[in-house]
Amino acid sequence: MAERVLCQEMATPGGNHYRRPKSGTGSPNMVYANGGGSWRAAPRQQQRQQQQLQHHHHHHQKPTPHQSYNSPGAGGKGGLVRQEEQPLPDPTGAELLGLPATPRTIKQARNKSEEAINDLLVRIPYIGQLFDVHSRIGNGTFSTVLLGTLRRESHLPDSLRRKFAIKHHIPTSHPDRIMKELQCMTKMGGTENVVGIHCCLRCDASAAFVMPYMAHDRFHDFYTRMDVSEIRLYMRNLLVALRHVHKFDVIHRDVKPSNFLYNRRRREFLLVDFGLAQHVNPPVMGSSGTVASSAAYNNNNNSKRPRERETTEALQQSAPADAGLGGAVKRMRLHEESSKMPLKPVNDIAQSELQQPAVDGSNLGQQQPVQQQQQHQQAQAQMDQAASTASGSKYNTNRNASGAAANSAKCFCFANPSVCLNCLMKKEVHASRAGTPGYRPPEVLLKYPDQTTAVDVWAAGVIFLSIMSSVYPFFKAPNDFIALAEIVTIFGDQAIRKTALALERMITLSQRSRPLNLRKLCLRFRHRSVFADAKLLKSHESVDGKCEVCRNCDQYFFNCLCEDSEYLTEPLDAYECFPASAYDLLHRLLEINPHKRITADEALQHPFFTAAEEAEQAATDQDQVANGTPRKVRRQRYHNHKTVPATPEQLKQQVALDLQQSAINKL
Ligand SMILES: Nc1ncnc2c1ncn2[C@@H]1O[C@H](COP(=O)(O)OP(=O)(O)OP(=O)(O)O)[C@@H](O)[C@H]1O
Repeated sequence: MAERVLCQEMATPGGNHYRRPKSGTGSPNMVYANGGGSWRAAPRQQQRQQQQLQHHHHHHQKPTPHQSYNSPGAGGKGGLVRQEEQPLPDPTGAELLGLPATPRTIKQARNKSEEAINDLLVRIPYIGQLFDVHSRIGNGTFSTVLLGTLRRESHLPDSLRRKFAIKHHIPTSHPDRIMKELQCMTKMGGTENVVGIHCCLRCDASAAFVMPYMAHDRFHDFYTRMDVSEIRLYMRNLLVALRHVHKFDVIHRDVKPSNFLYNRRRREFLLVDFGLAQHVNPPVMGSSGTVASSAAYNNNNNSKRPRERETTEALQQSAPADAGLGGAVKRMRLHEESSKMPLKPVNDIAQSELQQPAVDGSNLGQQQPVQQQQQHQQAQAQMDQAASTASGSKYNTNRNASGAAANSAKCFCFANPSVCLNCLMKKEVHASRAGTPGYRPPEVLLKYPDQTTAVDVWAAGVIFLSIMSSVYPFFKAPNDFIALAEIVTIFGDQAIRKTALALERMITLSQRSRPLNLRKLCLRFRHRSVFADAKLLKSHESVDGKCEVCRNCDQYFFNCLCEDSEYLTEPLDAYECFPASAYDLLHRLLEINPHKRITADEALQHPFFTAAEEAEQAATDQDQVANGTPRKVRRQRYHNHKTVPATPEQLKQQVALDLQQSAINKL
């Protein structure tokens, strides 16, 4: 069963939520909570962003000498590290209400930074002999990243001292994991926007990577501010990094804004964090001598990390007292918890299958509480997985001979309270789900085992979608099933069904849902203050104060987002700010079927990039010949031309022409 999760409310910039429809019955399976949270949350994030910006400006105006080195954390802001580079703690309620940060907040951040520095220097004392460690610059699930400068350069002025990002791995990180990350960086890093490594220092169970430091801006601070040419630059550089990584048959697996650093002023980019990286199609263990080399890339523990991440969050909420211990206790508990967590016995799933009145979801027409629906959906999805394993070799892609023999054996599970012997002999399907929620592609959510570099391309598409729609994070589901439901809501059930079939996975959806139009979605969300305006609603209300709602997208009819809308909707053309090729690229990056998804290399040849390059080139050529209109003005004209509003038909035609033109140019 796929729950419909597109948010029904769109918030106004002032933070007032768009009013729920007064009339028109939404889908009975509609989920208002969580599923649409990310979309709804955007204005609050903007508000928060403004707060932080004010905060930044405040500090910009009052830099104190040496503060950047000596006052780490939110308060430390001097010439060396810009405020954006020192992530502030999440704003408090007071900050959200527009009140200045209390000294306690700054003190807390400083304490955390100091704790992180001490922890590093105690665990790896040699670091202290080589480096001055100034502040904490990043904090991830498996590491703390600190800013360091060489001691032997301490006599130099700040501006001449080289800066390093020192990534201190948590001591409980598996050595294989650290080794794998290290190998990725040494083999691929240092070029094409991919982070390199200077050295790795280890002392007992602790390890730290010393990497070149790159000052960067926070995604929150720029994703709504970029114009088309900057978006193009950003996406191009992201794809350049991915193309490079993918050349090595490596999937990064954790592509997200916080792992793709961007320095706006210097126009520099850096892809970091290979902690989840994985080699595509690792050879079967024990079959050849190549195993050892590729095993270094192959993260066997991959599937643990996201679960651990979720557990971390839960622990952070449940045990705030641990916060003062620098996370060490928390992390240890984390490992205890995860090792104790039992797997759900397949019998339970079979039981729950028996308890379901109808497997095809035909009984789900009546209204159910949201939570019940979610549980039902999860149970059904689990059932589907059990069924997929039980129903034979089709869904089991294990490749060894005995596995194959077991896979072809007949299954006797049906209507029995236990799993049959043949199924017990089958090998489990291992499909990694490593990655950050919100960036997992359909193939990961469908638990497809043969994942490829297309995983990263989807994540790049999600970033592009966030930028184009001004909604970050775009997807924010509490679990993989809701995540899949979010994708179904946007791309329609047919696309997912087809892909599931192509990937030999089974998915059961209780209802149909038509795809939404990505252009409408981006422009509507981008200009939400306009389309969520109460006056606009008023103008469309009937005399009795009611307004029809589209049953597919659950938006008021005049804001319908459906690809094939039957309503006369508010015109969007006046708000168009992207060329047609941008939407086309977005579609290709977010292709549901991983086998059809564009590659990073192909994406770089897309007209969204090439047409602009050609136009630039043409402008340069003309500059050399003519001395009439200045180049800047002409470039502006080009951009204006590219943003002329067009109908969907025109958009398609334009993309086709762009593609044709670039093919001709290549000849
Ligand atoms: N070379 C670098 N230069 C500057 N900042 C960096 C660098 N590498 C990492 N950082 C900062 O540290 C943060 C965390 O780094 P990284 O993603 O490698 O750690 P992690 O523990 O794997 O994090 P996560 O679990 O969030 O993925 C980054 O988001 C970035 O802000």
